[in-house]
Amino acid sequence: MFSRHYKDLQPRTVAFARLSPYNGSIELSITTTTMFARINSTVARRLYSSHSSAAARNFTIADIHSKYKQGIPLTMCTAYDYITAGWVQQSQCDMLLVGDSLAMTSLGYDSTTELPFEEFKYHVKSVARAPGPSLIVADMPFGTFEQSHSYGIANAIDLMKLSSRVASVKVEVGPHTRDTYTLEFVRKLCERGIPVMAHIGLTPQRANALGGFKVQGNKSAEEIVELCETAQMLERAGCWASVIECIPQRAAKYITDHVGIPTIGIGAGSGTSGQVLVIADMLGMQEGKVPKFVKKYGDLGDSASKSLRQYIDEVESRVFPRAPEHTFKIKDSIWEEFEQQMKLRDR
Ligand SMILES: Nc1nc(=O)c2c([nH]1)NC[C@@H]1CN(c3ccc(C(=O)N[C@@H](CCC(=O)O)C(=O)O)cc3)CN21
Ligand SMILES: CC(C)C(=O)C(=O)O
Repeated sequence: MFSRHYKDLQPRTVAFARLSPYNGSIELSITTTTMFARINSTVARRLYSSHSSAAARNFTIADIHSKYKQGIPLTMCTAYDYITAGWVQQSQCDMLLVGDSLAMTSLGYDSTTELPFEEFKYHVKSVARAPGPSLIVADMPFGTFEQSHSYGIANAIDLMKLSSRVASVKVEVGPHTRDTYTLEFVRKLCERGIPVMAHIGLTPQRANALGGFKVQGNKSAEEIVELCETAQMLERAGCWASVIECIPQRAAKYITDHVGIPTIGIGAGSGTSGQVLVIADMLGMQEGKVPKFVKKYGDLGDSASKSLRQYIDEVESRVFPRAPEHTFKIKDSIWEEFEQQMKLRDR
């Protein structure tokens, strides 16, 4: 479910559209915000009740393309486990990315390049177990495709086989003048029917080569030409979408206008076909700085710390647990019998 406020409508009126999980059509309607909340929860219940989940179906690449062709912004968010994936799925985000940023946000590694493939796969499986309509995309982590195309193809197949719900892999691709290897790899995956979402611009797996997490495509006209050509070559190679990370807004809009597949921006402004954010950043799950392009929609980390502090205080001051709400009872007659038995034993 996604909603947008329109300035020309009443303040409390919302126009919203959703991809129907039943027939792939776009449902558009106008309602008040209170009604919106009610409909939203009804739809969520219908989709996520464990008894009726068979009725729902997952968004497909065709659904995403149909929304893209209608010019409706696409939404993607990362998730790293069953809990976070459940949140993303319940919000009916179009796409859910199991990104290798998992390494830094959830597993405490200093970079995404350290992440072992086995650890990544374990997380993909837990994400895929969360029910809901969002289309699941799994990253190809560093080291899973660089040594040879055949090794990379085998690993992409491995990812797709983790769950029938993994619908696509994502591959970070360097500028085409220097990275013919990955462009060719992507082509081979597409030829084999493995859907590929490309990722260009700031590609964190190449952060060392790029000199850190730096904006791309802002140094020279040639750099933008190269990014644009790379995006077009990836489309020709068969990619169904491209993530564009950390490039100037004007460059991202230009690329979006000159390719025929959706662009999903992160730090690329509003001219892309859609947006992606890292869930830990946008929900404020962790302390510390977030990248400039992030908008924090929540403060979960803060709220968690406060709750834990209160729990500790209440245990130490014997406020928690309290009878009767947190405790279980036993019949007086059973208890008396127990005490009798113990007395006999003590003799
Ligand atoms: N939590 C998190 N969020 C992310 O978006 C994210 C990760 N982790 N890990 C993998 C990559 C790294 N990303 C990042 C991280 C920081 C900037 C950033 O703030 N860049 C600034 C400062 C660069 C500098 O200090 O020179 C820039 O202006 O480019 C960009 C992308 C995006 N990805
Ligand atoms: C930031 C997104 C696009 C990503 O690649 C990741 O989460 O790994």
